[in-house]
Amino acid sequence: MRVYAVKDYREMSRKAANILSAQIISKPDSVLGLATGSTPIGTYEQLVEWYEKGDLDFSEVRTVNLDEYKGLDKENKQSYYYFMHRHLFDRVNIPQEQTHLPDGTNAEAEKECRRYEELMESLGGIDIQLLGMGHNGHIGFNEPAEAFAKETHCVDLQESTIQANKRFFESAEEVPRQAYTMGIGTILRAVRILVIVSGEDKADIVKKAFWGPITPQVPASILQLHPDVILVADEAALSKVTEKL
Ligand SMILES: N[C@@H]1[C@@H](O)[C@H](O)[C@@H](COP(=O)(O)O)O[C@@H]1O
Repeated sequence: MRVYAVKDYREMSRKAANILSAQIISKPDSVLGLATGSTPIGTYEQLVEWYEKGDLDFSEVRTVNLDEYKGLDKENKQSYYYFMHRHLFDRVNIPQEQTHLPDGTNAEAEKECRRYEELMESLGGIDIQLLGMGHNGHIGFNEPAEAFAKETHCVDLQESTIQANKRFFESAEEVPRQAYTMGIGTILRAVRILVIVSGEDKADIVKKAFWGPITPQVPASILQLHPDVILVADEAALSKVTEKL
């Protein structure tokens, strides 16, 4: 694992955007695995800025997102579909048909998860997967569990995740209780994985996930086994790591 220890959120965002840009420039039709949450917003902003300056071209890029709330339609402002369009897709020259997310409106979980896995396979797999991390070590919506889930599946969100994400909704009651998410196996198949973490509130989980034992109780800890992981984290997020970086 390569670790970039950066000063703050802004530097984390620039570094991550640099890594994604290098990927797009070296392979214009890259398949980018994308993430939502507050952590990647600055990264997307930076990519948009470079696109506007004429330094980046998204016309051949394909994207697949990690997850989507089950039951939210595309017009719902809390859907990850809406988030991605607002922060990235509507602001760069990526053709809409080259962007993909699980379909939260498909009530048939098994069918939807199979469709999404087949879709990723038909794209030839993910070149680089961008990941944020939840406070309990979840990646995508892979919550702490007894075992690592392999493929895209439907999950029941944990109370702590509902509480953490309620800030985007009117109230905790409005946060969907289920979501579709790529599995840990799906994520690990990406050629390269780029994890971004910022803030003191993530310091404990960063230490556990990347320097602690590998366990499905800390889903992100499995990333220690991937051959090409880049962790970009700011000083606050790395403040509990005692190992030499
Ligand atoms: N499904 C998303 C995750 O993909 C994300 O990594 C996590 C952390 O979010 P934040 O970056 O806002 O801390 O939140 C959500 O649960």
